[in-house]
Amino acid sequence: MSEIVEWTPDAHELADLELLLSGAFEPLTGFLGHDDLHAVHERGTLADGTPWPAPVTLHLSAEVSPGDEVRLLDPEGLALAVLTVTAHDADGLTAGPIEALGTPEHGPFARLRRTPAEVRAALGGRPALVVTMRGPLDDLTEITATAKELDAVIVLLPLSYGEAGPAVVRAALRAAERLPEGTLVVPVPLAPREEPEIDLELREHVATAYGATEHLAGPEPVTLPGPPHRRGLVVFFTGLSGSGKSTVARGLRDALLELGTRTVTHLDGDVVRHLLSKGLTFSKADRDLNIRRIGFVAAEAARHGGLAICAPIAPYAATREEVREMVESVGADFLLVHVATPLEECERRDRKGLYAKARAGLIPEFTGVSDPYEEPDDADLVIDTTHISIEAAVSRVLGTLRSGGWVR
Ligand SMILES: Nc1ncnc2c1ncn2[C@@H]1O[C@H](COP(=O)(O)OS(=O)(=O)O)[C@@H](OP(=O)(O)O)[C@H]1O
Ligand SMILES: Nc1ncnc2c1ncn2[C@@H]1O[C@H](COP(=O)(O)OP(=O)(O)O)[C@@H](O)[C@H]1O
Repeated sequence: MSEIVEWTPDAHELADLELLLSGAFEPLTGFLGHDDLHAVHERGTLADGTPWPAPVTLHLSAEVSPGDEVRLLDPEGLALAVLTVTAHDADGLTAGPIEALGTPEHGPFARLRRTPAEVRAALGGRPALVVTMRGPLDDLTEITATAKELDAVIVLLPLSYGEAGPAVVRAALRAAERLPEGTLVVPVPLAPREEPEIDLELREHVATAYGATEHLAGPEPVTLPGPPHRRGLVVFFTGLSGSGKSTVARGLRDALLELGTRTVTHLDGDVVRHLLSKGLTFSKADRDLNIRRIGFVAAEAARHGGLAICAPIAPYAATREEVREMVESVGADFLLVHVATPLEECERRDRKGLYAKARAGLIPEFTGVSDPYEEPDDADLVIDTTHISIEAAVSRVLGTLRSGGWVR
């Protein structure tokens, strides 16, 4: 008997899954494989010639073979669908039809969701003007005039994927108040595609599934990031043990608290290892997990405009990069400070006697001695604390925050 494989797709894949299940991506019935993808790229059709503009794919790193069934879970562990694998490639691309297991109810505004079939039934054969939107509709005259001309019901589809999702749904609800009675608002979690023409074509397909006689694409949102002193910021110190990360991080925290212009979340390395990451070792996998947890909490603080200070060793470049992406994906800024005090100086300080123990072979996998430290090549600030005072080190970081406008 083959065991049941479970897999949690990423946010983009889950959004596509929801549209596959709801019928918004009809005629697609599952995730695409290499042949279909090739045809989509080359000709804008599936391999059998059916018009289809964009890749809808799933990457799965588990070992599966054609015929296997994979239960697809949401991040909370709820099984959403079963995928029957028809192809699985070395790069993880996994194709096959899917079947729903339950109605997905996650995400804000779940009560507003309607499947395309439900919307078409509500239209009852009347013409529909479908408006897909990723930002506010400032001018409703074109929509009102077109709907009148077609004698059509207006259906607003706020494309609710991602950080701006809730705001675009609110914008649609507000616009509906100023549009004729009977205007429908249905959030659709369609993730944007990189190329604007492909994105537009995919929106056309989704609008058609929702019964569009005509489709209007709303204007692209103008995203003006707030001023830096109101944006979230993560100041992330990295460096060897004893390089001065905790000392400078504490000094920065105190200086910011004295100024009092920003809220500060301090994720002290020791506190993290005693609470958030209690029980983790110093293996590569556990260090990575530790850094991801720190990144997750810091990004949550920064999401709401907070300033978070973190000071772990964070020896791996790829994991630091993941944290940068996590933070930037919530609309906050990320500042990497490399405390580049050389190993000899850290070892000379040896405040906790750990280097001596590591040299004696009593601590295996000690960073800089028997475990790697990948020097950053993307640091926003580099500080060697060998010959400078603690105050001078703190002022350099504070100076960077002031000159970047993050602190006033
Ligand atoms: N094997 C090994 N390697 C490195 N460091 C070790 C090790 N074992 C214990 N310690 C102590 O743990 C502190 C580093 O923890 P971090 O959470 O910052 O490390 S990591 O980012 O997860 O790699 C580090 O503290 P700092 O000196 O504040 O950096 C060490 O005191
Ligand atoms: N300019 C400086 N900045 C930071 N620490 C310094 C500096 N000069 C000397 N030190 C000393 O170096 C040690 C750094 O330890 P710590 O801050 O715990 O490092 P880490 O958190 O990187 O392991 C402390 O004893 C600190 O007093």
